[in-house]
Amino acid sequence: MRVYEYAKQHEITSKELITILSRMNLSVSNHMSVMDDEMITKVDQFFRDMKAKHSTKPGDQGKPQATGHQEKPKQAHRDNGSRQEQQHQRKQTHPQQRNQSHSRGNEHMNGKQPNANARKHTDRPFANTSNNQGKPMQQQGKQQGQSGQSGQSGQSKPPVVNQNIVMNYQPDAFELDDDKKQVRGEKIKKQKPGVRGPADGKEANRSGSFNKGGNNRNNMPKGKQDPRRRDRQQPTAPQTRPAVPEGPKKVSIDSPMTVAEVAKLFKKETADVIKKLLFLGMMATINQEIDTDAIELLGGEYNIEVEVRAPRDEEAEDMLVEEEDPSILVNRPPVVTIMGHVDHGKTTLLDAIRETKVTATEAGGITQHIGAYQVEINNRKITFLDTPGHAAFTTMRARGAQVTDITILVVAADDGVMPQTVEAINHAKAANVPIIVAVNKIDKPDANLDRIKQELTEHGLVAEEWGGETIFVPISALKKQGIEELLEMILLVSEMAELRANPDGRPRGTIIEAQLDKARGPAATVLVQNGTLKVGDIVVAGMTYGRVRAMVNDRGRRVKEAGPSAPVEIIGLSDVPHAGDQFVVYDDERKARALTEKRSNKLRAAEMGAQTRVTLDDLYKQIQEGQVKDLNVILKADVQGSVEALRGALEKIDIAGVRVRVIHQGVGAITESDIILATASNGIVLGFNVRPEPNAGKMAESEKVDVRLYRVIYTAIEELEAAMKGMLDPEYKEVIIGHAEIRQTFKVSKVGTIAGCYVTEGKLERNGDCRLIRNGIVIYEGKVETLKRFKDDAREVLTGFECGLTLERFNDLKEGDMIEMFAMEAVKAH
Ligand SMILES: Nc1nc2c(ncn2[C@@H]2O[C@H](COP(=O)(O)OP(=O)(O)OP(=O)(O)O)[C@@H](O)[C@H]2O)c(=O)[nH]1
Repeated sequence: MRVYEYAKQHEITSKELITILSRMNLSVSNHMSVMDDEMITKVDQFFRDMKAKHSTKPGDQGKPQATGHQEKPKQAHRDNGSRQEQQHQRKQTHPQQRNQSHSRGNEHMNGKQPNANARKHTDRPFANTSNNQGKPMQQQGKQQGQSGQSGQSGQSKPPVVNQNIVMNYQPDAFELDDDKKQVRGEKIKKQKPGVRGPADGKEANRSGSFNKGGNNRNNMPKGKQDPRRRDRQQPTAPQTRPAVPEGPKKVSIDSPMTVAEVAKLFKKETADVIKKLLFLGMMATINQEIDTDAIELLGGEYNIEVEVRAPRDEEAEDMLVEEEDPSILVNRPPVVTIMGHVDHGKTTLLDAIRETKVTATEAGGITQHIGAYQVEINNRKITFLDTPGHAAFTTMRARGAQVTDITILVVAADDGVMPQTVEAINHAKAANVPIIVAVNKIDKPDANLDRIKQELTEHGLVAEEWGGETIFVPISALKKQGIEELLEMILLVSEMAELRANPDGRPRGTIIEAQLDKARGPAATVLVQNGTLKVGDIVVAGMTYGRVRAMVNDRGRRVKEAGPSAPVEIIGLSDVPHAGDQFVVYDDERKARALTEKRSNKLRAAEMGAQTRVTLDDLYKQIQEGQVKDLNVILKADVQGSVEALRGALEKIDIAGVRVRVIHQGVGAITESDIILATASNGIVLGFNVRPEPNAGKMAESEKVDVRLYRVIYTAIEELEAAMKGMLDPEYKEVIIGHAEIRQTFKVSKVGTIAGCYVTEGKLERNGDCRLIRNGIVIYEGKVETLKRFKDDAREVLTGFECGLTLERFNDLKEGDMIEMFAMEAVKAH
């Protein structure tokens, strides 16, 4: 049994259980750790001992201060007995039945027991541990005794603060005040919808009896709740109209909450909360989620102390790759991606593998292009992602999915190492994925295997036969030579990597491809990474969910289930997920829907909120907060010399233990691929005398990747150092005003070269700052000297118009060059 399962069964948090375990010298690493029988027996015993101790000697725990409750210790005692029985039953029942019996138990006990809250407290034998973490158990016992709550057998949390809230806001506030109870309360309600109404009603009645029979909120009109409560709060103050109840002094939260929830917790009018948020500079709607920082700030406004507890992130728990018991793991096929330079033969190789290994074995089998396929060699399977190019690979990584186990780097033997080869190597290295080099086109007369080996040595890939660790396989994808050897090498590398999964675990994996099929609705190719996905399973993927209606494998066959590393196309999701989204199977459709809703809310909030990526502007803050350890940099420059010089200088920077790590470097314009790599590695892009390609610029903007462009190496170094020291001066920011294309040039003596331009974007301005860009490289930076429309001088020329211009002291203007007009704009200092 896993720690979290046991904890759940005993209604304590995993953290509490881990603390208990470590005190008993039964160390576990986290909530996913497996508890063996011996551990379970010991902890069971511990719990029994604790219970016995508390229930048999209530008097020792401190005399109850409250009078008129002489029955209580007895009650609690009796209650404990039934708890034990329940727990015992629970252990033997299915989780769902368990919940039912839990609810039934509540109803049943309600009849017997006047003090439902005593039940509520004792329902969770070690509730107090949450507030007393790190303190010895005995001490906790003492505290309980002192708190005067021993009427509930000393096991309840001493709700000195809670009491206010309990009284003012039964039962919800009580639950809100104690995060764990809230979670549990919700859970019980969610999992057992059928009993929700009556159970709630009873809950209210019970609360009522606790509050001497009156606080039944459910039966009262809103706004006129419980005058007695007011009396109790301010017994002497005469009141003429129902006042807004006084808010709590202190609240505990563990996660972001919607404005409405916060208002409820603080006991304020929602409109007032929204107003306060506005004063704090936050525009929020009633259902918008606000983060814990904002709630704390808000608390400050209302004089409410907000305690933020370590969040219990159920979603993260769900997405967490389970730490499986090694004995139940089985080998799984490797998942392979093919990368390499344009035209080096990636597609041909993918086809060659598929044709030799798939169609040959399947009678008349036509492979289905679902974005991935499996082949079998020596009775072992290999999964290939059928999306060549590193863009697909890094797009997935950028979404947090690591699906690739091995990368095949295709290098054409007649062409050698090219820019995209290097990019591919850097992408694979950044993802820590082993590389096998397939030297392709060896059938060509000018193929030179040794030259490739030599060239790749410079990029850290040294062939085994040269004393290195990289496997090189000479192949001809076209002639289908060397394919078997390549596949065998893949198996070899995968053996070393010990790729394992639990076919019986919770099914989870990654979306490889997805599209909207007119006839079938959203169709997604998924790679199962753990567990076995079955038709009928409820799947949550990114912001979408649904029940798997049908599954088709890579051979176009309908299948009922798919195990680890199997690619299948699934039908049944409510919407089209993104490639790279991770999926996980849920038992409960409502929970799945709730999760996707929560995610989309979160996304919306994130989109509206601050960017989370590394930027030079908040680098210092992120370093201080420990979010950035290494500053990942993608470096692009006009010439190789600058790349080297800049890299050398950058890597010498070491400020406050943070180092600059150049993860990719190259010559030429900043491309989309650079931006994707920056996204995947949370890095920034430095351009030295180069500009981003138009699409790359747009992508950087939408992905919020910080792209910094420099003309002088010294400035780049200085700015980076300043950013790392938190001394970056963010007073000015460059704003692009317009772009124009040079369509023609004329040489005029005395004047120089005049460029006939067409404004493609924004506008051009006379005397404005501009730069001349040729093939993504900045050739000139200066000012527009003259700007004319036909014969007349123009102050500015707008998009879609032609114009003639000259640049200040510069004549090397060529057709096809780009003029970029910019201005430095003052921005507010931080
Ligand atoms: N002679 C020879 N030609 C090959 C071989 N493999 C691929 N080619 C040829 O090289 C060209 C490019 O191959 P592709 O498979 O399209 O290359 P790619 O890497 O997928 O290219 P992109 O999809 O553009 O990135 C095609 O004309 C292939 O026929 C080979 O082993 N030998």
